[in-house]
Amino acid sequence: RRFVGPGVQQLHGGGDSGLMHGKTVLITGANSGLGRATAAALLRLGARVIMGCRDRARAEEAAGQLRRELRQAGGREPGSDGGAAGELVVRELDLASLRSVRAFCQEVLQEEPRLDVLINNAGIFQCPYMKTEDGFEMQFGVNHLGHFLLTNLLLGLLKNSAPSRIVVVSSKLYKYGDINFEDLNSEQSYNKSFCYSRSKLANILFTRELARRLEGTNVTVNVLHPGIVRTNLGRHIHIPLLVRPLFNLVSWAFFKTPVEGAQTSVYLASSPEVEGVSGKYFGDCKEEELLPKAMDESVARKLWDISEVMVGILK
Ligand SMILES: NC(=O)C1=CN([C@@H]2O[C@H](COP(=O)(O)OP(=O)(O)OC[C@H]3O[C@@H](n4cnc5c(N)ncnc54)[C@H](OP(=O)(O)O)[C@@H]3O)[C@@H](O)[C@H]2O)C=CC1
Ligand SMILES: CC1=C(/C=C/C(C)=C/C=C/C(C)=C/C=O)C(C)(C)CCC1
Repeated sequence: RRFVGPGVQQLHGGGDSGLMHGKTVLITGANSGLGRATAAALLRLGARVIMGCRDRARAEEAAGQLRRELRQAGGREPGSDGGAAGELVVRELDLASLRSVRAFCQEVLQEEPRLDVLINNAGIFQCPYMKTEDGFEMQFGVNHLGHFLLTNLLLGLLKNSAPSRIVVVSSKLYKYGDINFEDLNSEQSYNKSFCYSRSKLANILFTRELARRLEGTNVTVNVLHPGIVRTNLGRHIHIPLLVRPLFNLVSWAFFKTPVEGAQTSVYLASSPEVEGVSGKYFGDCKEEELLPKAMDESVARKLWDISEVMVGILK
């Protein structure tokens, strides 16, 4: 793959440097991996990027690097045009805490006059059994519920900024998940692979139900899988020290780089080609088919209703 794949210069985010000028983009988990690469590409396209990150120090370090890279690439100095082009802002957001999500949204709603794109990118993969601050199974809590509350609290601002877009990062591994409503917190049994897949299936069902609710608002929402990408996502996977070099070599040869993996996120966030497109699933910047379980409208509605109760936004 490494030797026959497309060159980075052909990929999205390397083209029209003014495409996102005047637009504000919020990316969760923007300090690492795909989120960081997405932030870099959208910055180069002229966007003002808000990095929603749980660890301020890690986020400031990534922001510093991104600013240096932007200057080296000959991009605008942050804010040098007197406006917001190419500007990077760090804000604290821990998706494993509903209190943090609420505080983050309050800050955004107070300080940001507009929000053109929300990218629900942050994620946690196959961690040991853990619960969020509010008692949710960690992968379901962060990957689905935290983003569910975040999106709902920011919907008004997105609607006021329309045409606007929501981009959700899921995974092909959704195929191995199911929404087992009787044990959403995995208190009866915990299987870390199943729970990751369940959370990624929830991302897709959420996208489709939200697209239905947003019809006629000029706010679109689409979901994607990035492929297999060499990032920090595998931090909870224990690979014995002896085989680590082999795994590193294999991942270097066959996994996508974060820049390559971020292309579909950048495409859905910025391309005129997908203007008005909503409720669709993408891979490699192309629409893909979903399994029937990801298109089940009654499961999507039930998941929405239960998620509202779980995060406490039931009106
Ligand atoms: N890499 C891959 O092959 C694939 C990735 N994906 C998806 O891509 C997305 C990005 O992952 P990727 O870049 O690979 O992985 P990384 O681990 O590199 O990045 C994940 C980001 O999510 C953040 N995050 C984790 N937990 C929280 C939390 N509680 N609150 C706020 N932020 C949090 C991390 O913050 P911190 O750095 O502080 O831990 C980090 O910034 C995920 O949704 C993942 O499921 C899907 C398919 C394949
Ligand atoms: C384990 C591991 C790695 C990465 C693993 C990754 C990136 C896993 C991807 C998971 C997927 C495909 C999730 C799908 O949703 C590294 C960092 C290469 C180095 C060595 C150990």
